[in-house]
Amino acid sequence: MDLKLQSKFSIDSVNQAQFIDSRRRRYILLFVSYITSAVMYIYAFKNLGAVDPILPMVLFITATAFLLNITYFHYNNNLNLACNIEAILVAAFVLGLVFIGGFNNTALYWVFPFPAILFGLLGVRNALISNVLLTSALAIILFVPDLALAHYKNAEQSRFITSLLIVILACWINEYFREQSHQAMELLQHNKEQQANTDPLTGLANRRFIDANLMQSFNLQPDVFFPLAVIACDIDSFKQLNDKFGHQAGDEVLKVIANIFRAHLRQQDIACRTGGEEFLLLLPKTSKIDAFKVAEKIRQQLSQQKLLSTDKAYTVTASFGVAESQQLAQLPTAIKLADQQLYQSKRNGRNQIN
Ligand SMILES: Nc1nc2c(ncn2[C@@H]2O[C@H](COP(=O)(O)OP(=O)(O)OP(=O)(O)O)[C@@H](O)[C@H]2O)c(=O)[nH]1
Repeated sequence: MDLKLQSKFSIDSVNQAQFIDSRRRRYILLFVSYITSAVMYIYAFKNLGAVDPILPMVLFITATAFLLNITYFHYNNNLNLACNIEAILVAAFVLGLVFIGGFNNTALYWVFPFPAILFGLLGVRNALISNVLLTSALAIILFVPDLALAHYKNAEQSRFITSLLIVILACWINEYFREQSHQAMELLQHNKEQQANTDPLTGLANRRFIDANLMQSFNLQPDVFFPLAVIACDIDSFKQLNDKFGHQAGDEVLKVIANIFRAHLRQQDIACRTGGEEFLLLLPKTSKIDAFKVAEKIRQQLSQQKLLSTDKAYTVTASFGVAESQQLAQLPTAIKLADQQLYQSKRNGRNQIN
């Protein structure tokens, strides 16, 4: 089983890191939807009787749109969609507010929280693009004469854009390095997990992988795996081989048999080195009869393979035991049975399957 495939079965720390990151976005979404809309409703109701009804209306419509978006999110659970809609609403609100000027022309003060919110909702790249577009649109509203309803002082306009760009830059630097460190930690954790689950000599999965990861997958998705065939395999007279040709030659044989497994197993099959010269093959959705055929192919291929040690050619054989498990509860018994069958093959003279 190669590393890529191994990670497919792992409910590992990478999933956990992604889960934590999506919780971060979820909380920002909830914060913007509930807290910001509450503030907007308060200001909208406070100014219901104002001479100009546009601002209370904008606040009321935006707050309601935030709440509708979060309600839809609770219904369909699509975080990306909800964050994208929220970001569009945020941008539209900021543009609208600056356009009309807000209460006593205070709109510009309210713009500053939103670059950080966009970074939280959209991730570094998309947030940077959105912030640049938003700032450009704000600059057009501010600097094109008589375009906006509101009138801002000249000095105020340029200082606002400058300080907004500083805020965006600071948010971008912060988010960029936060994302980088998050990715580096994720990768490190993933590599450590793979190392812990992999036999370094053959690159096959190890016993820990079966106990820590595979059992969890079997438990979560039994229909994907069962009935599961189990093949126990043990290289014959490996001690003699080590004694005769040296430990290094023995290591080469272990690598050769690992490659034979890779060549004859399907992508969904799992080959595991459980001990020195012992292996366990787990074949999802496979009957005992088919597992016998697979074991026979591996047995033949190994026994026919010519190996070389300091100019001396030799061959190696292995013995096999096969069993089948209909469900997870039967798996320990099936593994024990495959082991017993393997030792029957050894007793019967080795290089065979039982
Ligand atoms: N080269 C090498 N040898 C190993 C490794 N791990 C275990 N061994 C050797 O494998 C041998 C296993 O020997 P035994 O358990 O007696 O089995 P066997 O000689 O294969 O005999 P049968 O199983 O009865 O056919 C021991 O000599 C171990 O030292 C390894 O990683 N590399």
